[in-house]
Amino acid sequence: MTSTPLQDNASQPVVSLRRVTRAYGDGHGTVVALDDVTVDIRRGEFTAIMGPSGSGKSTLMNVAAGLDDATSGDVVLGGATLSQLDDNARTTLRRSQVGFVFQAFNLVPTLSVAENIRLPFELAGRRVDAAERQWIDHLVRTLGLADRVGHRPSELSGGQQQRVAIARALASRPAVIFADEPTGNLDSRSSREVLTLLRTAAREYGQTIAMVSHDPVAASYADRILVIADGRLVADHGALSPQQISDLLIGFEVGAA
Ligand SMILES: Nc1ncnc2c1ncn2[C@@H]1O[C@H](COP(=O)(O)OP(=O)(O)OP(=O)(O)O)[C@@H](O)[C@H]1O
Repeated sequence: MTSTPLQDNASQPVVSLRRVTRAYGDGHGTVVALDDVTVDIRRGEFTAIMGPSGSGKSTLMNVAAGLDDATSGDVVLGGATLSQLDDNARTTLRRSQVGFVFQAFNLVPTLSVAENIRLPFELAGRRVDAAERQWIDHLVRTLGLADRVGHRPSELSGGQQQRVAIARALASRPAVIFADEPTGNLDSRSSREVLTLLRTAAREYGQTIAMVSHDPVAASYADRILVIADGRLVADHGALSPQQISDLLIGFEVGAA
């Protein structure tokens, strides 16, 4: 290969699943939550993962993030094959490479906004350097949190809490952010704000984001739409309108019923 390292890096997927199966239980009670899934999460893209309830979306996210083990197949995250790492190495890799945003915000109630945003650095056992402090200040201002940094999460609205969670996820510039129904607890205005932030993070900061969602409007903010049905990857599209996404999903809801 004659390509430069930069080109290699840019074209390399952040997360690769190769023939990944995840089965729960054994014998007659076995549930195959992921069934032979091969997919790349591409660098700098905002990818939505959709599908009917129970289709395997959260399992895909958990396996891709190294929170859960594949039963077979390989997951490569940030260049490392997860099955070859022990628990400690995997935790270290996850802390340096992955950010999470959850439906329930998952902020620490006893910490201030500023302390919550710095938490990933604390967990990784390192101090925030000058460049990171500037980046965090920029995020806090851009996300409209500047006058809230000393507040506790309970003193914020749901939309503000989710913005803190997004700032926390972006703060360490992880290779990928996994967002699981990040607008599930928000009203439509706060949802739009959060989705716009995620899209901006991908477009302006090159942040790779994979978002699990049921909501066609939420998924319409993404660059790419993956659909999982019955544990299988059944569709892989570029950006679509909410109506196009609804039409796409109806076919699989009927198929899954
Ligand atoms: N720990 C587990 N033990 C047993 N079965 C599980 C476990 N986790 C998930 N499953 C099963 O695997 C399948 C996929 O579940 P998963 O949570 O990934 O679906 P989902 O698409 O995220 O669903 P939803 O949209 O309802 O959150 C389901 O049948 C579920 O019951």
